Amino acid sequence: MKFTLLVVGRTVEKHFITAINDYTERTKRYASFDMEVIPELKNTKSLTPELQKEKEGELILKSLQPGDVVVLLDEHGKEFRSIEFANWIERKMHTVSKRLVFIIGGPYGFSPAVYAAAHEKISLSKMTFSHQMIRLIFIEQLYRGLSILHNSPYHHE
Ligand SMILES: C[S@@+](CC[C@H](N)C(=O)[O-])C[C@H]1O[C@@H](n2cnc3c(N)ncnc32)[C@H](O)[C@@H]1O
Repeated sequence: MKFTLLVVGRTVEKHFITAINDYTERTKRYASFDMEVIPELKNTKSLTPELQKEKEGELILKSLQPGDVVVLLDEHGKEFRSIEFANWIERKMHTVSKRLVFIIGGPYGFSPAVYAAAHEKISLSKMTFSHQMIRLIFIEQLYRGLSILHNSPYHHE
């Protein structure tokens, strides 16, 4: 099984890029993982938030492949402790044969069509993070979950 993180728009800030690359490399020690970037829309100032979400949603849905299991990162999704998330990952590794695709929405979130295509929704906190910052937070949690499954001393509780 492969883990994919699908995001809308390039990561802009240098400090996020450095940290994301670091945690991506660490994660790859344990699992097949990549971050796919959907190019940001042009001229978004002329779009309403609803239209922007709809257009981003079309690009998100186009990037999906048959057999993908789709998990939205969404502040209204299911919350886990890190050990629970590790156990959830382990179950997915036994049940998903192709890609487990986590999706981070654009600045205004997801369109109704993307919600309709999702199998699950996961929240990383009740608070809202920027669509740029949540990438790093998610990859660190994925790395943490995999390191728990490998009995690595990274996680302490
Ligand atoms: C700025 S937020 C969008 C907020 C928007 N109000 C909404 O309801 O989705 C951009 C994206 O970051 C992700 N995100 C932000 N905070 C999150 C959280 N606490 N848990 C999971 N994902 C989050 C989601 O994928 C969201 O679509």
